[in-house]
Amino acid sequence: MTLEAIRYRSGSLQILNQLLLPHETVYEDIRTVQDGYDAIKSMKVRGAPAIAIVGCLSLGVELRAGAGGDDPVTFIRESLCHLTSARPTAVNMGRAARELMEFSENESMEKSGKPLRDSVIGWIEEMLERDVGDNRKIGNFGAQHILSGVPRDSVTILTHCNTGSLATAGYGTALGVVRSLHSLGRLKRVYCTETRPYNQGARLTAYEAVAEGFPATLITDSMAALTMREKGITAVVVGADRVVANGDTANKIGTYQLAIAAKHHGIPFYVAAPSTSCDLSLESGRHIVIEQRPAEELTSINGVPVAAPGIEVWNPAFDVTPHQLITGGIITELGVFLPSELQAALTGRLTAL
Ligand SMILES: CSC[C@H]1O[C@H](OP(=O)(O)O)[C@H](O)[C@@H]1O
Repeated sequence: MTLEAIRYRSGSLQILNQLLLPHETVYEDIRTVQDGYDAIKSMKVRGAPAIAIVGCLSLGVELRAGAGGDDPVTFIRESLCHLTSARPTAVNMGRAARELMEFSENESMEKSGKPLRDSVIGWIEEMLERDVGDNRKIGNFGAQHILSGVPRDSVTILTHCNTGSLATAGYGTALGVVRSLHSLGRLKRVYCTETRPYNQGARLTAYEAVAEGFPATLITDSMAALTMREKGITAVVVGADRVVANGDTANKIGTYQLAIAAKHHGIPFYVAAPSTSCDLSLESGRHIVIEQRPAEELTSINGVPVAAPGIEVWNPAFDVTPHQLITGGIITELGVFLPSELQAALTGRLTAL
């Protein structure tokens, strides 16, 4: 049973409020672009692919209600710009916005034989379907690649943050690899880090793993290196918010130190991400904008203060892992590639073996 972060049925949109998980399962209506922006900004919905999907679907829902009057193109442009500003590090929303804006400006009644609104809504729904299919390919390519190194045994995976059904359109990226390994009967265990301060691991990945019956163990972020030394980790597999041209990858804070620990222990380190999470316009990770989140997300848990009042806080939501530490490869829906092969793979000049 994959959990539904997003419910989109006959034009109505609901999101699962992930701030309340795992204790409460509450779906909230998204009727406008502003509803979508607020849900993304507050992290009621999160995960690079899910952010793009909810952002675009919120535009579709408001368009279906007639928004934009006799100038829908302006409404579409302003809405996409607003939605992209909600969270700057993940590339998916910005990419979808650029592509949808280009489509909207080039589409016309003469071309499609139907109102622009209908064409745009159709484009958004096709994006949703494509994401669903791509995620499953990521899971399968990643599982095959990891198993190719251990032909008979089951494997033990360490993962970070949440990259499953609650972060995507369904199958997941890094957790999709875990899902594929489990479905093949080859997952010995997955260790998931709690992922402070939002606790995506403890609250979301653990929730998904229990719901799906994965053999899973929750660890604190500070236990990751010891777990690599003591627990026979076969591979570390994480998601991505933005993979740039040289393979440097922005992902949830704490990913960089996992990569360093994996290198020290000789454990292959994989990034699992759809091509829509890749940004070839940036040469290296030093150009990636890192979102800074509110201090309260670190100084309190569920509204209960856990830090000394008055302490200053640094709360970057992401860090950048240099491509040299991504030793297993970058798992995409096109195949698994070394960082140095990524540009050729994404521009169609290289296909997976
Ligand atoms: C497939 S989700 C990718 C990525 O998004 C998460 O960040 P957040 O929970 O802040 O949206 C995390 O970095 C995942 O790896």
